[in-house]
Amino acid sequence: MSQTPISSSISTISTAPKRLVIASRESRLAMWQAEHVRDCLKKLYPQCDVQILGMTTRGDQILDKALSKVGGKGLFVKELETALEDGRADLAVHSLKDVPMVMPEGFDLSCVMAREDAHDAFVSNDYASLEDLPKGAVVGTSSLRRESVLRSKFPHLEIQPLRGNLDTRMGKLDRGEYHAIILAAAGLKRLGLESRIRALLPIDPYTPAAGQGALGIETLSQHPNIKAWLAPLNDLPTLYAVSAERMVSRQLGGSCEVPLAAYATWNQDQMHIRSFVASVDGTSSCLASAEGSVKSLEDAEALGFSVAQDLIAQGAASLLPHGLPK
Ligand SMILES: NCc1[nH]cc(CCC(=O)O)c1CC(=O)O
Repeated sequence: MSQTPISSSISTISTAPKRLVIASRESRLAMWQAEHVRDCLKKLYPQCDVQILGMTTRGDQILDKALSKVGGKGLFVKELETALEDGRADLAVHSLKDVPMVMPEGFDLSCVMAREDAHDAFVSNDYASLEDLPKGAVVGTSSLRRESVLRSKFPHLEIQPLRGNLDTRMGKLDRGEYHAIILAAAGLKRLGLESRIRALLPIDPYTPAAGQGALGIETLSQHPNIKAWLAPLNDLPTLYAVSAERMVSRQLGGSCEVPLAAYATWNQDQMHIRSFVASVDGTSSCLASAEGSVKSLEDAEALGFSVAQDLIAQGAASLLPHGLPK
């Protein structure tokens, strides 16, 4: 994995950090991610005391309701932002997929770390693949994006909501509440559950959500040194890819209320990006992809922007519950 600094223009750091506090949700996946960042920071700054501040967010408390009804994925990050504001923590680690496309005033996405497997995964105790599922089989997912593709490809399956953290979701599968479930491969791999994956779903048509599999580190915009300290943890290919994906999503007002997928790869200055917007029932969709030379963050965002314009030209706005963002 290459760990390339985000920018060589960052001024030299006069002092290494003495103490850093990482704010994290308390789910096993969030803690794994925070510990991963802590280990990377300890390697970079052996003298630094790196602590993790575990927090229960409102998003974790209201998993029984449709999150979109009570404020969306942002609920997973707000408490962590309060800890940054109060100075109780210096950085917050998030699954980038859960980070709002527009950062709130005063906060920055200061670091994007190397991406884990971005695929969605098929998990089942009885079936090897989606194709093997019989008519009426119950498939669990709470992602409208996954639901939309499943309904269009397999109208004979029954899609049911599936909420809770990863262990909760696996428990529901193992208790027989579902014949199969769809989850991000990244989370399963991080928690040592890779052996439960029966099949990785191909990017076409199961395009991941913007940022899926990547870790983002959020900080106060005004923190004096944190960006320079985190710079060595940035992964340039991931940063370019997710910046393009997030640009598509931002232009379309992406939220968990709309089936929206965006996935990009970047290597040797070439970026490929694919995105769709669809109806939840899977009957209509707009799909766009683009390929181009990308040599900077601006290039990456420009390619994402062009894909968003392509989708809008195809009529994507009619698939968005609130139309295009102002
Ligand atoms: N929406 C919840 C969420 N946020 C991040 C991950 C998994 C890890 C990742 O994508 O980085 C998951 C679970 C899932 O989608 O199955």
